[in-house]
Amino acid sequence: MSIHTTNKRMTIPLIRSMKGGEKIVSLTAATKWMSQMIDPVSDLTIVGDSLGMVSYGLESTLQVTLEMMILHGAAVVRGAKRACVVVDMPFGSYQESPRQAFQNASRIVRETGAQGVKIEGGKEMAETVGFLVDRGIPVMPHIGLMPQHVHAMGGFKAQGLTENAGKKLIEDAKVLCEAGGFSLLVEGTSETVARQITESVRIPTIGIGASPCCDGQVLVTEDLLGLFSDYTPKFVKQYADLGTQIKSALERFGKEVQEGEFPDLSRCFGVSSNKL
Ligand SMILES: Nc1nc(=O)c2c([nH]1)NC[C@@H]1CN(c3ccc(C(=O)N[C@@H](CCC(=O)O)C(=O)O)cc3)CN21
Ligand SMILES: CC(C)C(=O)C(=O)O
Ligand SMILES: [Mg+2]
Repeated sequence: MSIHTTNKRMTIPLIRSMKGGEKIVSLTAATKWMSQMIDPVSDLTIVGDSLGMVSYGLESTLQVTLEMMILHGAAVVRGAKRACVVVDMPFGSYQESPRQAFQNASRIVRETGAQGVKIEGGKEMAETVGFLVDRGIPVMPHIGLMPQHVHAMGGFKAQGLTENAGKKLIEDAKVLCEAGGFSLLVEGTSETVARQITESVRIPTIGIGASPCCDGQVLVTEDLLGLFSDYTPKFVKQYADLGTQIKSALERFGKEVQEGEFPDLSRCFGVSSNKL
């Protein structure tokens, strides 16, 4: 009942060892329920700060707090038996200094039980990555389209598309790998840049809108299930239309309540069995 060759519990070193081998399957989750649903398929479950937009209806990921990430992170860890779980550090919780990042990252791993954290940023975050990794916290750097830079980018726009910007991204990837990142999340860039990044680092790259050249792929789970439709990034493929199924089930419930068909006797207390 598994798409994987091993049912072994995924660890950070195991994810790292998948570089250039079997593709890494990664999905996001924000609740115990979703974490359980994706667990047989997901090697790496990411508690993404996109939950602020998907589950809370926020305008961007900037308003997501550390407390939100800890509560959702703990819920997702409770639902994960096989997947390795990493939690996004929210905006403002790590950019100030390596010490600030360690204080908040240590709360995340202690209070959720997750195995690592993910932070957005290029080589300016390399010192922070090294600081956390040296103190026992595995870090996944996130480069390219960084949603926490939405204002600087003027929207959620693909990155690294000019020759200079592409070179800078590849340089960022190398420096973050040298700093000790266990895997690199690459979002919203061209196939050329994604391929060069993947070829120039010794850690697996996980792509989202970053071509098939990466060592693994991630999507926001609600996007691929058709459970979220406020906006759809170009890179999303919808594998199911669960939103439509949910609406029709709820409509039937509503109609049956109005018509007095629900609940029937079998769902009522104090009814003698010979009446059923
Ligand atoms: N549900 C969800 N899925 C995601 O993938 C996601 C989030 N939320 N929230 C955080 C960020 C935001 N993301 C996004 C959101 C929109 C586009 C998008 O529509 N991009 C357009 C181009 C927009 C422009 O050029 O102005 C595209 O065509 O892909 C891309 C990434 C990715 N992340
Ligand atoms: C790219 C994905 C995994 C992410 O950062 C998020 O969902 O917040
Ligand atoms: Mg994120």
